[in-house]
Amino acid sequence: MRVTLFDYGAGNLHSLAKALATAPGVEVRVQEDPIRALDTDLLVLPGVGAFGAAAARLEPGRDKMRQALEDGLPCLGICLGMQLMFDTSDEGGGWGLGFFRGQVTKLRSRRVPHIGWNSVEEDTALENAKLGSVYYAHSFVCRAEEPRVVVGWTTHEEDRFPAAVRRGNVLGVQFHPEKSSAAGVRFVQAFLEEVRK
Ligand SMILES: NC(=O)CC[C@H](N)C(=O)O
Repeated sequence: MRVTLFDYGAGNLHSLAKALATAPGVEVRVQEDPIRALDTDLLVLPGVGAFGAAAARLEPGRDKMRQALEDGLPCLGICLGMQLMFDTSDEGGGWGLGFFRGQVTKLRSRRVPHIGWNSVEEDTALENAKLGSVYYAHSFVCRAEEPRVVVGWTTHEEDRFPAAVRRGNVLGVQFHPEKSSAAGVRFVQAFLEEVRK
């Protein structure tokens, strides 16, 4: 199974590649070209970085990538990668894929960024596994316009936001599986099994 990390100059690709490679039969590649990154069995949009800069790197292939997801290409978006699946962000402007309708806005809490372990409520992200406690490191959150795409919620102080969104085989998560120890490895392996051809 070919798994391609779209490298938009952000992201801790090494630890994410390691987590993905824990699944059997997975070949992990890194690709800076957003169109060439689509020649894969699973596209991964990694986390860590600012929306505006990442959106600029996405721009040349944004429409083709959005269409590929609409056509069924499995895709996992992590933190910033999840945010790029939405329309726009207050963090630096630019346009995301618009695969999920909604805006990315700043956390409404005293302590920002939200850093550390937290639980996921109403967790239906995966078919046969639960997320449990996972690791977060972010200041912005996705305000999904369509509640039915939200497959998990997390609360930080008074702000309750989507921990995960899903439509078909496109899954975005606000947490970092690659920083979530055994829970993260379990999540990655379970999702790969769901989308494996
Ligand atoms: N870790 C990340 O990917 C952070 C994404 C984004 N810059 C935020 O603060 O929410």
